[in-house]
Amino acid sequence: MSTENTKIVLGKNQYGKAEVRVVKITRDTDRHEIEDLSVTSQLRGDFDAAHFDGDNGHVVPTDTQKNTVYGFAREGVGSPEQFLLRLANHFTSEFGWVTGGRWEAEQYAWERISAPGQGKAEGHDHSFVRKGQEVRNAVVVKDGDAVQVISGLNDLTVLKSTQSGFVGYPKDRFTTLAETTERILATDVSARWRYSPEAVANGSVDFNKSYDDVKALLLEGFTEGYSYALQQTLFQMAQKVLDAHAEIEEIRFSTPNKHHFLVDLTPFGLDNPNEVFYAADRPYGLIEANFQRESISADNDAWDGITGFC
Ligand SMILES: O=c1[nH]c(=O)c2[nH]c(=O)[nH]c2[nH]1
Repeated sequence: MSTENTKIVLGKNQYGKAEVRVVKITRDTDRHEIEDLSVTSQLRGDFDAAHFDGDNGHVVPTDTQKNTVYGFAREGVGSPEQFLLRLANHFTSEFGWVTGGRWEAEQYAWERISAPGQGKAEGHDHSFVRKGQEVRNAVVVKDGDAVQVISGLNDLTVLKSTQSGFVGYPKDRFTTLAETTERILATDVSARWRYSPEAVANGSVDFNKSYDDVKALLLEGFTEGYSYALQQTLFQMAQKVLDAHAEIEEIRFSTPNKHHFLVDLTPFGLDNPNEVFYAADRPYGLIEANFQRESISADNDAWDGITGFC
């Protein structure tokens, strides 16, 4: 039996940080701009020593690659193509043994929430909705003559880039969260609303029109005013819907609080006046609340079988 190790050469290899979620808010004026990307950076070059000898002298840490993404975002993204070209040029010029690499980005499109009620027909200054996201749903439950209709939507992704804070909560020895009066508030709204059986029975509900209107009111409720907590914003959204739609008896929400953490750019000699954020995907806050007219009972069994709400 031979004691010689089999001779192995290193084939193709590359390494880096995948799916760096970066949100850049440009806030030079009151009319904010948002750029939202997931960036992957991978370097190619001479990394033989890292694999064969455990010598990391050439290994630009994946953590540094991530930080570079955040640092570069401070200057703005422009187009994803331009942003990736900047990264490619940077790594290959900064580190002689990095001969190339692969950089990839996904960009998520947002549009301004139209807010005609606030005199902003051209769209809100700092409230956005992710394009083409939500899925509409409906449930009908018939029991003898009684017919119930519950309509809803999932994944209506919205974001306020200012006018949100979270203060005044109890503190104990496990509390590390700093109070803030300026944060990003973002969520994927899941909502379901139940129509009054009478309105359903007399045929007075135009479900398409009602859906469009409820969605618009949810968005309007989200944009309006200052948010003290997602809980309070949900109440505001419910109030709008129940004020405007007598045919709706109750509405339920399940909403992740999608945390956006300000990236500390000071180690790179950069300031960060609330512009560059790390969009964490988990864990997330999960805020759920049901609102109903005072006059109706809270447990209608039309909800049986609808999961994902409390
Ligand atoms: O809007 C919020 N509601 C909370 O209940 C909560 N908890 C937390 O840590 N951050 C937030 N934000």
